[in-house]
Amino acid sequence: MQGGYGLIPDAAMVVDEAIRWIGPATDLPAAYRDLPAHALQGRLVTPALIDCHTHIVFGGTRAAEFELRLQGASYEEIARAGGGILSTVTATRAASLDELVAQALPRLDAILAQGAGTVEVKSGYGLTIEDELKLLRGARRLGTLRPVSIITTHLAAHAIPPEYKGRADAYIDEVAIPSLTAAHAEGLVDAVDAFCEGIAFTPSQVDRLFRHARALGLPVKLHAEQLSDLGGAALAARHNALSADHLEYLSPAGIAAMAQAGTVAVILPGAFYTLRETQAPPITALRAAGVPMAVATDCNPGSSPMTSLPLAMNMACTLFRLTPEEALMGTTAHAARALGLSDRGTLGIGQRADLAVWDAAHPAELSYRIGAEALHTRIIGGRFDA
Ligand SMILES: O=C(O)CC[C@@H]1NC(=O)NC1=O
Ligand SMILES: [Fe+3]
Repeated sequence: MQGGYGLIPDAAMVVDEAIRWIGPATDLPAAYRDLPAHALQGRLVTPALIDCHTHIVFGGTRAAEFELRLQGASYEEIARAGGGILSTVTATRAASLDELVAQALPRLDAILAQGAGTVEVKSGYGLTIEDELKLLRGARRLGTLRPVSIITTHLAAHAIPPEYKGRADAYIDEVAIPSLTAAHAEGLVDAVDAFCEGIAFTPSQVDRLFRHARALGLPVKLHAEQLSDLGGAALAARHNALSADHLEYLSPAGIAAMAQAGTVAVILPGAFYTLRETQAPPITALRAAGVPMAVATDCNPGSSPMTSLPLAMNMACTLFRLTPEEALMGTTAHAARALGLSDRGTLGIGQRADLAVWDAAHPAELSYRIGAEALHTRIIGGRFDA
């Protein structure tokens, strides 16, 4: 599959770790004709999917909170009462690195089983220097245990822990920034994120953290305009952010700033659906402004306990009116861009040979079928997934 839906019927590909040739099988150059071949029986082949926004390393579960919300408590009420993210923080602090990795592996395996070859993993449930390092070490270890590329994101600025209640500035100075410095020194950080929201951090607190990240040479991304408009997307764009994520309450000024900066809009329908949000991200305006849109699971225990990118694609189409082609671009080429990766996400020559082979007759099926198990096999770095 080339470009948007640039489908190539009866195609052949030549790969080692990268894609070396792609085109109609009848045009296969003679030099390649004696290579060992794998017949895919005419199945659809796309780039392996990329989940550009997950929180899969955490302890505990939030099933009880799910029941509270069904009885009418709002996400914000639960958070302000010390539940929500902070209840996961308690369980995460109590868990060892080995326990966190063991608990994250089934979530990673579920995402891979639905066609992913690259997964971004955020910290953000430790909220102390040592516990944030523990989460990022766990994320890095996941990449050694499965055929997957793990991209790590420091998200200490996810919530204000009880010991810093009412002292968010001190938390940024005493935990978020020092943990970032230490994690960077240990090679644990690929990008830096924050939650810019009334129940989390202000734009000025995020700005201080982002200035530190940029001084370390790290790219940034931001949970922005999820529950209200604090101007987070425009702040992210001012820092040339890779992406701004959620964006339900994104303003025209935020859209213009993102378009100008080339910041990707990461659309997270799982959180919108779980929180029964009513304000959809401004997809039509993002499309008109030429802002690239990515789609991700936002897999996390509170607002998006989901591990299926195809389901996220279906939700993005059904709830937000993305086209199936936009949804597939959103979990391949645009997701790669949201992670600052240029070596994957398309079937171009020289791209990583990270491929997904589907039991599907047309790419639109990947968004159309709700919760289908459509993956036939993954090919990661040119090797068939065992
Ligand atoms: O509820 C959680 O555990 C995380 C929620 C998640 N984090 C964030 O910044 N926004 C979200 O929806
Ligand atoms: Fe998130």
